Amino acid sequence: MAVYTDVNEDQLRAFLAEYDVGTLLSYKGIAEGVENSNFLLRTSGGTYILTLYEKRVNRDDLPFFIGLMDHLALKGLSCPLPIERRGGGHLGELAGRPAAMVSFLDGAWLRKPQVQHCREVGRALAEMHNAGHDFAIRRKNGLTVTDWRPLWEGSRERADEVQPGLRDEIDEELAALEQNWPSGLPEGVIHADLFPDNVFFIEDRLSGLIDFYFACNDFFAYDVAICLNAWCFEADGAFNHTKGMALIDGYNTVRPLQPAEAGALPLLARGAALRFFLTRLHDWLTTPEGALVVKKDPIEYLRKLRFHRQVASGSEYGLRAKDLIS
Ligand SMILES: Nc1ncnc2c1ncn2[C@@H]1O[C@H](COP(=O)(O)OP(=O)(O)OP(=O)(O)O)[C@@H](O)[C@H]1O
Ligand SMILES: N[C@@H](CCO)C(=O)O
Repeated sequence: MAVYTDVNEDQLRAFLAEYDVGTLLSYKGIAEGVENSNFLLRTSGGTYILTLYEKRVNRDDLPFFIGLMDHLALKGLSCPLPIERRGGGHLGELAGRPAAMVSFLDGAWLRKPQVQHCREVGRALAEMHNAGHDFAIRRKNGLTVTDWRPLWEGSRERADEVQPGLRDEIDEELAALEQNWPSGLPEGVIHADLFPDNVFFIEDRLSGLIDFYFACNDFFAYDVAICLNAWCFEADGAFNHTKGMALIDGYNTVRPLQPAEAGALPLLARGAALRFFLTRLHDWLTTPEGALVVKKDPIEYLRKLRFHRQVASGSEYGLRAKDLIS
């Protein structure tokens, strides 16, 4: 569920009066998502998504997130366009929370993405990387290698409750990643959470990207690694090489990966798996039983991490020899 803050009709009408979107026809809470409260609004001017930013989103980051969607949409990327207020700016306040409205995107996310969808995601990711190059605001990645240890410290003592031996395994893994994390790779604005539920398709055509609330400045190839994890494993835990190759080929058609990026992929994929393992583990251990939020399985990401640890070369992800040679 993701309606933490209720909104009544009077509050909403007063909020909408600040925008040039016509009058309210209907609104309803959206159950999907876990971070913020989202509503689907219909007005005489169109259909919109209203987001009330909840506690986990830092208010100081909102100009980056909203400015980025605006920047990318104006560059032609299919993503939500923030709606401007009559007096300028995009951010308002509703029911005591910072709030913004964005355009509604048609399409639906895929429960079982296939090879051609992975290719489309690779292409769209590279288009986003290119479109973000002249975005003026910067945001540090709050979940990069230096942030993993404090996150781990919060769960470490209870880790063996989730799986015996986990504490030692992650201690070792984290130390290895801290020591070997790459530097100097090409960087820019990345999405950092481009999972299937954040990519819409209409039939087999990608129709849009949503949820830019983890976006930040980091290595482009780290974003590719996040997508390999999120899109290219099968339900039984096996990595699908054909999907990996399609995702990378799709990416390369727009922004060819440099050999140094290709070479770093196994390590970046391990790090990306650890990052989602750690946030899921934290939520797993701290979300009260009976909360309406669906807890995501950390062990899924532990398995991915173990897979990447034994990868000897990027060719196992579908990288071709020419991508790996400098
Ligand atoms: N612009 C949009 N157009 C259409 N539907 C949208 C749009 N933005 C959000 N949604 C819908 O709202 C849901 C939640 O949005 P979103 O993923 O941004 O929320 P969140 O609380 O930030 O979630 P998450 O837990 O994924 O970070 C989406 O799954 C989608 O159904
Ligand atoms: N995509 C994240 C959830 C929040 O964005 C995960 O699957 O762990």
